[in-house]
Amino acid sequence: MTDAIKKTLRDSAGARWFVLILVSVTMLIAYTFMEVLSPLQTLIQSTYGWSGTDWGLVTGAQGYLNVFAFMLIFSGIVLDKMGIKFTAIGSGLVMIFGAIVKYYAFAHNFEIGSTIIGIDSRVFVSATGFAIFCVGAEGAGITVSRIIVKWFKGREMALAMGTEMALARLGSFLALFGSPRIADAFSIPTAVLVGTIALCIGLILFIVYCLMDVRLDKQIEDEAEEEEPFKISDLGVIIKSKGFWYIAILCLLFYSAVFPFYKFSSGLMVNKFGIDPSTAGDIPSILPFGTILLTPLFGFIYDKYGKGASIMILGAVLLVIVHTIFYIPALTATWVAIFAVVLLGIAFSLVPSAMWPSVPKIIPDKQLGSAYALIFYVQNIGLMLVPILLGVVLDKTNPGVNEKTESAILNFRAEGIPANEISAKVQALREAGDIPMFDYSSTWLIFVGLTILATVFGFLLKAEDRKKGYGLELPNIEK
Ligand SMILES: N[C@@H](Cc1c[nH]cn1)C(=O)NCC(=O)O
Repeated sequence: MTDAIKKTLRDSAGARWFVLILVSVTMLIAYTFMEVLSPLQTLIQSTYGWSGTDWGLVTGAQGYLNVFAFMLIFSGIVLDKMGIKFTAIGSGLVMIFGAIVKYYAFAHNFEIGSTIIGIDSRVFVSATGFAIFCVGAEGAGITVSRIIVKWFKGREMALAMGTEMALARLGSFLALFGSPRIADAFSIPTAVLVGTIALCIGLILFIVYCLMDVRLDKQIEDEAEEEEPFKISDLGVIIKSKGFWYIAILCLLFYSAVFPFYKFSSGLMVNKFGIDPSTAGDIPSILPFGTILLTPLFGFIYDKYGKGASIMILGAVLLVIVHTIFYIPALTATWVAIFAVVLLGIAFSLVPSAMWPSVPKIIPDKQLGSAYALIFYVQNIGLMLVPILLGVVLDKTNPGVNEKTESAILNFRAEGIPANEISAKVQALREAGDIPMFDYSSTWLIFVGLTILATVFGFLLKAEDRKKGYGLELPNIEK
């Protein structure tokens, strides 16, 4: 061993944090695109005549390929077999391809009434684009976690992960706040196009990262391989752990009550709280914004004082309160909506800040990569099914509303009203009471049920922790 310890690129704090910013900004852009349509629910329904079921089919598309085609598991295998550079650029390209398909869905003039396998053509193409995009987005997410481990292991890893998550949340905020404004000033396809162009910038950032990765790889050529490759046999070890299932199901239930909230909240704001569709994303946008500071703060509290399982239970209980407030039909004041979203922001900071660092306490290091891939897989089942269920229930509990909206749209089209003016005219009919508002109360009971179940699984996890001694209630930083 020579006296001089060989310095590598990742030993430089500047290089490390530069890498983190590169990949985190790409994730910020991916999260922006993930929610680009979310605040446009009412605008899209009154422009294209989509039903709640159509909306659920498109917003739930995130899981079609990831779950049914096992693409999420496949992405994990590709990452291990082909490496970070291949997967980063590959997932960037897949995201852009999916985004282009989604843009085409809104920019193309589909013939009125045209269908593909019985589904409205625009709904079908849009769902296909989103399903493809989400394969890339989840692949990018797994790759970025691996990149952070590669550059930050043994250094400021938790802070780096927290920073990456905070920037991703900023992306959701930008979409919820910015997308309706772009759609209002230009058009719905323009909002999707802006997101697509941003994804191209994200790909360039990934490419710049790869150049840094090449340099680092040359410097650490002779170092032992640190990464744990994904192995199918690992799944056997993981699925035998009760603690794993409790945390995976808690993840499914909790995230199913949050990410689909993004997709259905703008409709709730318009129909229950009387917010204008052009600013329907503003109140929900408080949610990701609040989490930017709170997630690292709660992470710090968990690191120092422990109580991981209790933090998750507290977050789940808060979520029950939030969705019950949204459910109660008599509560329609704007301040109530703001208050509930702020509470939701606190819950959405509590649970992830304790959930993700708890996984390594349940699953041994060797199977950790596979465990995260499997948890995201389980999570995607919920993110796929819940929006579809919400959309179907919304339609079933509001008979006649879609039909009235659709016939008004057809009349306006027949009168030669341009597509970008139809939505405002439909909205005027709704405000005049000629088209009824949607009643979201029964639909919201689904969220209430999910959060009650999440709380139950939080308690089951805590009991299992007591039995098995995972140490979920102990601090992460050893004194
Ligand atoms: N599955 C990932 C990425 C994601 C974001 N929206 C839908 N999927 C995930 O949930 N990451 C953790 C987080 O808290 O964002």
